[in-house]
Amino acid sequence: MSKQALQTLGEFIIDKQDDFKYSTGELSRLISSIRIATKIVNREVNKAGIADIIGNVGNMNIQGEDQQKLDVLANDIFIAALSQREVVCGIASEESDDFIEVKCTENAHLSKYVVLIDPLDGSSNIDVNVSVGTIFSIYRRVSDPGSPVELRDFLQKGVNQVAAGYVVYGSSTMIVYTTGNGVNGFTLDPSIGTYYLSHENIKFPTMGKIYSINEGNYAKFPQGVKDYIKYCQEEEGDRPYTSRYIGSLVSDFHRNMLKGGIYIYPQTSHSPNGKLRLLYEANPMAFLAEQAGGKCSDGFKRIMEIEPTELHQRVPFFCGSAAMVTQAEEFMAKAVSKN
Ligand SMILES: O=P(O)(O)OC[C@H]1O[C@](O)(COP(=O)(O)O)[C@@H](O)[C@@H]1O
Ligand SMILES: [Mg+2]
Ligand SMILES: [Mg+2]
Repeated sequence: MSKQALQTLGEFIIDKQDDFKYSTGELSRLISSIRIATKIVNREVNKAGIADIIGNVGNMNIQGEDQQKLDVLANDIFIAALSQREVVCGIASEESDDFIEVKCTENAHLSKYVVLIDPLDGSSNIDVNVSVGTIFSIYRRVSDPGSPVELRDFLQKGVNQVAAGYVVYGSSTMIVYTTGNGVNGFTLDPSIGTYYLSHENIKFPTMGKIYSINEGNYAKFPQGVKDYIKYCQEEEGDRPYTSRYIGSLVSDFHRNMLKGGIYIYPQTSHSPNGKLRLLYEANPMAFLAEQAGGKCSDGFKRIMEIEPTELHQRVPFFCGSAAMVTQAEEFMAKAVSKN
């Protein structure tokens, strides 16, 4: 299809505005501010090797991880973009210990949204030129507009999300998002800096042949996960499945959503809640997965039904093709019932 015929992200946002139950244009403005920020981050990621943004800044975030320079730069870029349109009253980020209140001027009553963000996902891949991403999750505040934003505005169940999405900064740059009416993907044409609708109404294949898990942690995995990995590797029927693990959640998820597959980051004997963060990694990916016909749980319970208690809490994560996640859950349940 010629580029002229392709819809731009800007046009799509406007066109779909009325599909959104609270549609007053504010969410459209919010998503537009994310669109702009992703282009700036994309520019930085593309020249990471030659610009002084490789390596860590020498301090740790609240999760005890070395902050990479690009983590901090991306965080600053998103916070600046989200704070300028008087629709966001608060931001929570992987790279900020506490939530940030966005001071609005005369239109404070308008600022109805909070945004939770993983500004740079796949940080361990930044300085080796492997695809990385950004993940975002958007809620309407529960506290009164015009009053200071509160922690409870962020600690909402995933089912309350009004929008979620991610960006892959890979061989091409794509933004993929949902506002609860299906999942659509847009590819950036870097020559003119415009996103075009390239993947309309994406659907997760119900079944796939790819499993994504860091098998280096095998010894520390729960028995159910060990049994499922063995099942994936058996020579039987359409198995063995193919093992693929990029080490950037967005990229592993994106591939599995397009081709069919499952991504698992389970609890381990060392980290009883796994590694991924509920509010700005698991919930947004779960919303997208379910909107695309996939499934997402902690091995037992639907991720989006989990009641959050802390900004940076972690959760075991089983996500992908619905039939594969159900199968993995059966292995988890069987292993637990044997104990
Ligand atoms: O190196 P590990 O333990 O397999 O973890 C890789 C996972 O951790 C993450 O890098 C965590 O995200 P951040 O890079 O945003 O901290 C995921 O993107 C990825 O899937
Ligand atoms: Mg991440
Ligand atoms: Mg990150």
